[in-house]
Amino acid sequence: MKVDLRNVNWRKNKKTLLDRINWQVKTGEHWAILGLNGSGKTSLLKLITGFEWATDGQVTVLDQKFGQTNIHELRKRIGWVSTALDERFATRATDTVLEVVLSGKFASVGIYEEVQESLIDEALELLKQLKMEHFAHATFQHLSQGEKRRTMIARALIVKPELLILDEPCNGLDVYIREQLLETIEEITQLETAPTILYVTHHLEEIVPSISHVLLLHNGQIVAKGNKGEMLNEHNLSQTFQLPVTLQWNYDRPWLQIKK
Ligand SMILES: Nc1ncnc2c1ncn2[C@@H]1O[C@H](COP(=O)(O)OP(=O)(O)OP(=O)(O)O)[C@@H](O)[C@H]1O
Repeated sequence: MKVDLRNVNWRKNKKTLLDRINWQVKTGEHWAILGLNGSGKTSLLKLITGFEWATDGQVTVLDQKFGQTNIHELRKRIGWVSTALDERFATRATDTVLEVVLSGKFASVGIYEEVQESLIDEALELLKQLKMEHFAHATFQHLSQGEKRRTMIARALIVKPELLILDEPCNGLDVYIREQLLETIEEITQLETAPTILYVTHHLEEIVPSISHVLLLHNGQIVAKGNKGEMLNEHNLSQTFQLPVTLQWNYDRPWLQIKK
């Protein structure tokens, strides 16, 4: 089991941010997490990565029971790519793409340590997989948003994480670059060392075919969870987004329309 949340509540300042969450993610599954602004998506990710602590209930991630495990060690097995993190990600003005990718291994930006040749080869191979090999020696800060996003995914993958959290990875990308990134995410799921993906989004159509399951949240509660084919229906989505919606499947991807 990759993620196992049992009766998890998280209250803060007298507010219930997550309410009776029961959620299991098994090996081989990839999940999308959907919900309106403030529905609890980021809160859930913070609990899973141990940056916040559940008020009650049991959190188990990668078979490590929280309260009985070293969270710092566990975090090395989890990759987290977030747009918010992207913006706060302070590189030295001169850091190259390759250096940023390698820094994933050292949990800090800037390579001050001697890096093994084999690790550089691994980083270059990852950049190739992400179609970024031509940028390896380019300055990270000069990249476009889409290129930065790819670099950050390569940075997360360098530790061969077992769990990869992609928090709104397509935010701010134009439709062409977005589709390229989605294709890359599909490719990542095919890798021999593919991590389990938790994909947070506001946009239903980003649920690519290899994402098998969905978790729908509203007001800190689960509206629906499970196989996407069963759970993505107009009833559940209208409840999640608080609007009457219609759903269409095109090319194996779900598309949402607002009912007028
Ligand atoms: N540390 C905190 N203390 C108090 N309230 C918090 C805290 N963190 C989050 N919240 C509140 O909890 C609710 C859920 O927030 P969360 O960030 O999990 O939502 P989200 O689904 O990720 O939203 P978005 O799509 O806007 O990123 C919000 O109302 C938010 O204001």
